[in-house]
Amino acid sequence: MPGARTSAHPIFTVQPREPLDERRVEHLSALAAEVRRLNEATVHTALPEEELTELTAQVRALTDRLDAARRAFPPVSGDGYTTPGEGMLQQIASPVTGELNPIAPPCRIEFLEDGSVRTEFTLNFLYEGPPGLAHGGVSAMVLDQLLGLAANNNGTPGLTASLELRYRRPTPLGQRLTAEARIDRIEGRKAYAVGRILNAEGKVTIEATAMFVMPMLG
Ligand SMILES: CCCCCCCC/C=C\CCCCCCCC(=O)SCCNC(=O)CCNC(=O)[C@H](O)C(C)(C)COP(=O)(O)OP(=O)(O)OC[C@H]1O[C@@H](n2cnc3c(N)ncnc32)[C@H](O)[C@@H]1OP(=O)(O)O
Repeated sequence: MPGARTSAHPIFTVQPREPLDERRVEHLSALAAEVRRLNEATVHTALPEEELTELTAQVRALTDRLDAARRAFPPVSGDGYTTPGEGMLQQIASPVTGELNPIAPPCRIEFLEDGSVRTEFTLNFLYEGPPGLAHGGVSAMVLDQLLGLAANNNGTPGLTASLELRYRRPTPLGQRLTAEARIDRIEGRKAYAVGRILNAEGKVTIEATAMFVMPMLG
């Protein structure tokens, strides 16, 4: 693959990822933003069935066009997975933070000077669990990612070995949520992180703790 680059970690050597320049990321992000709108409109639409049939054919045609030039793996940007801190913004196809991934809210991450990470985001009805409320698994995904980024930002990246959540209050849809995470402690290969989600009033809805371990690969 021309220009393909892999990170230092062996797992990525079998999956070469194309690094994209800023301009291309912008174009693909604009496309993903429209697909995100499409996803939501699909759930909410009350159009009559004849129109839905016509629109289905149009969407199929668009997808066929995009798929005509298909990459084997999603691309990365810049240094992809390898760079702590800012570099992690480059995981552009992540289901949580990826600007290029239409299923990502997306959560835009701030890397703070004290090493913690933070994001402000809103969940719409695509992420509904109980009526009007965020799906607990979606909140778990956001927290897993955020705590993982805190571990990575600390220079101790790893896979999630455990993730524990305490759902204290319902997490609402359609209002600004804040999530934050930081490293609590390191024990050998284990990085322990803590985090939480807060509602628009600043009340904690979910508390999370997680442990990340970098796998020993040959
Ligand atoms: C492969 C490439 C990695 C790249 C690094 C990532 C870059 C990060 C960049 C950007 C982050 C973005 C954010 C991402 C966020 C999302 C993350 C996910 O979704 S991860 C997917 C879900 N998680 C899995 O699929 C893990 C599956 N499990 C495993 O692969 C293994 O079990 C693993 C690696 C966790 C540990 O396996 P072992 O063989 O390397 O090591 P052992 O010896 O079993 O454990 C090491 C120590 O940890 C303890 N340990 C392991 N699992 C534990 C657990 N569940 N609870 C408590 N302790 C546990 C053990 O007791 C041991 O402790 P003692 O050294 O003896 O003190």
